[in-house]
Amino acid sequence: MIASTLSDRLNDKDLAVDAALVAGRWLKTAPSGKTFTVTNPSTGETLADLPDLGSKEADQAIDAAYEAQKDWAARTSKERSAVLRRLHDLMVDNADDLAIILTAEMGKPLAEARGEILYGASYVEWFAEEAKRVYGDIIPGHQGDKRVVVLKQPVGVVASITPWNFPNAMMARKMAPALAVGCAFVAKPAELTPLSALAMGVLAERAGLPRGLFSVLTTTDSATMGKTFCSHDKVRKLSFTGSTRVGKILMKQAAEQVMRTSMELGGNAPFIVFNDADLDAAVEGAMISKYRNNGQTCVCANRIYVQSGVYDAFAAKLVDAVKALHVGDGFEDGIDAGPLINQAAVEKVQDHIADATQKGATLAVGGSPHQRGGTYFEPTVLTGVTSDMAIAREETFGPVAPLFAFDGVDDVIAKANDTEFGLAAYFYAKDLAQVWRVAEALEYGMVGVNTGIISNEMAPFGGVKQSGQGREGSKYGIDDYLEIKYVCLGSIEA
Ligand SMILES: NC(=O)c1ccc[n+]([C@@H]2O[C@H](COP(=O)([O-])OP(=O)(O)OC[C@H]3O[C@@H](n4cnc5c(N)ncnc54)[C@H](O)[C@@H]3O)[C@@H](O)[C@H]2O)c1
Ligand SMILES: O=C[C@H](O)CS(=O)(=O)O
Repeated sequence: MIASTLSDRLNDKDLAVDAALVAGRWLKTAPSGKTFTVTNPSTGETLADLPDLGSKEADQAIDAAYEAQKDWAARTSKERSAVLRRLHDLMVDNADDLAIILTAEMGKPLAEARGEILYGASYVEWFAEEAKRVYGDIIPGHQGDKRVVVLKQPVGVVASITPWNFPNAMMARKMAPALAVGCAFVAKPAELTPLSALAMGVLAERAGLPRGLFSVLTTTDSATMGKTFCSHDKVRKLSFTGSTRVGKILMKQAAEQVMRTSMELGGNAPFIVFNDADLDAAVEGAMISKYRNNGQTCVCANRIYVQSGVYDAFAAKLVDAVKALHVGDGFEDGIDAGPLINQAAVEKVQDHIADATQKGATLAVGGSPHQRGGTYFEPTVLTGVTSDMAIAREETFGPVAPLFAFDGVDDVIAKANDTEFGLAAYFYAKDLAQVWRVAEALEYGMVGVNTGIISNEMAPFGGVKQSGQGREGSKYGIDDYLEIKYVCLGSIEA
C-alpha cells in the first residue's frame, strides 16, 4: 500500500513502490507474510506497508547478483558508463518526485530533499565518467624474459547498508562506483526511509540495468540481514554508512571471511572560529554546518570553539541567525528545518541540553520541543559549554549548537582532536601560516577552511579513527570497489 497523501503528490506514481526488489522481481509480500510500515515523521501518518524480508530473500538477491555480475563485468566500460549516465539523467528528470518521496519519509524540507537528489545524481554522473578511467599498469620486468602487468578488476558482489538521514545520496555514492567498475549491488536501506531506495530501483530498471544486478531488500531485521551479508561466500564487499556502534559490529562479522569493507561512520566535528575570522562568514558557515538537515548530518558542527576575543560577538550573531530559522512540515514553503526523525532523537537532544545546563552551560535560545509538537524541536544555542559535558563527547544529531570558549591555538587543536571520531572539522581564520598549521594538525579525514559545507562528488569523503575507513567520491572512491591483480608473464625470450 502507498498512501494517497504521497501518491497524489507525485507526477509519476510508479516511483512510489510498496514492494522490495529481489533478484529482478518486485516482491509485494514477504514469504513470511510479515510487513512493516513507513511513516511520515512530520505527521505520523502511514506512507506505505512494505514486505519485511529475511535471510532467504537476501540469499536469493545475492545469488542473482552473483550470476548477473559476470555479464555486467564483461561489458565494456563505455557500455556500463552509458547505463549510469541514463540513470543520472533519470534521477535529474524525476528529481521533483524523488524529493517528494524523500521529504515524506524523512522529513527534511523539500528544497533540501531536491538538493540531496541532485547530490546523489552527481555521484552517478561522476562515476559514469570514472568508469572509463580504470587503468592498470605495465611495470618493467624484474628479469629479461618477464613482463609485469597490473590489472584492476571489480571486487564482485557488493552488499550495502545505509542510514535514514540521506536516504538517496548515501546509497547513490556506493552503487555508482560499484556498478561503474562491474560489480553487482545488493542494498539494505534504513527501515525508516526505504522508499527512496526503492524509487532508485525503478529508475535503475528504466536505465537498463540488467535484472538481478541491483536488489533493494526491505526489512526491520537489519541485524539478520547484516549477518547474512557478512557470512555469505558470494559477497565480496560490505559498504556501510551509519553509526560507529553498528560499524564495529559489521566489521567484526565481516572479519570472519576477511571481507573487504568501507565504513562511513559517526562524527563529532569541531568548528573553530579564530579572532581573525570574518565573523559574518563564520556565522553563515556555522549555520549551514550545524542546521543543515536539522543537525542530522554526520559532518555537522558538533562542537563550536570560539576564540575569546570574538566569543561574545560571534555568539550574538549566531543567536540572531538561529532565531530566524523557520521550523515546520518539509512540504510547507520557506521551511528551514523539519521534524527530527523520531522520538528517540528528540530525547537525545533533550538529554544533551539538560546535561549541559546542569553542568553550567547557558541556554541562549531554544532548548525545548517546538510548539508544533510531535518530533519538532526548537533550534538551540548553548553558551559556556565545557569539555566535561556529554555534548562535547557524543554526536548530538540534532539542532543544538554548543559554544566553547578558547584562548590559544595549541589548546583548541588539542581539544578538537580529543575525541575517538575523525570525520570532518572546520575552522575560520585568515592568517595563512595559521591556516596551514591548523589544517595539518587536525586529526580528521576532511577539513573545511572558511567554509561550512565541504561535501561534493569530486572530493574524497571519509574519516579517520573511529569515523571509518575508505573514501566515497573523487578519483579515490572507485578503488574501494576494485581488486588489483598482478600478472607475471614469463618465457618471453628475446
Ligand atoms: N560517515 C558518513 O558518511 C555518514 C553518513 C550518514 C550518517 N552517518 C552516521 O549514521 C548515524 C545515523 O544513522 P542511523 O541512525 O541510521 O545509524 P545506524 O547505525 O543506527 O543504522 C544505519 C543502518 O544500519 C542498519 N543497522 C542497524 N543495526 C544493524 C546491525 N546490527 N547489523 C546490520 N545493520 C544494522 C540500520 O537499519 C540502518 O540501515 C550517525 O552516527 C551518523 O553520523 C555517517
Ligand atoms: O550525514 C552525512 C552525509 O554524508 C551528508 S553529506 O554527504 O555531507 O551531505
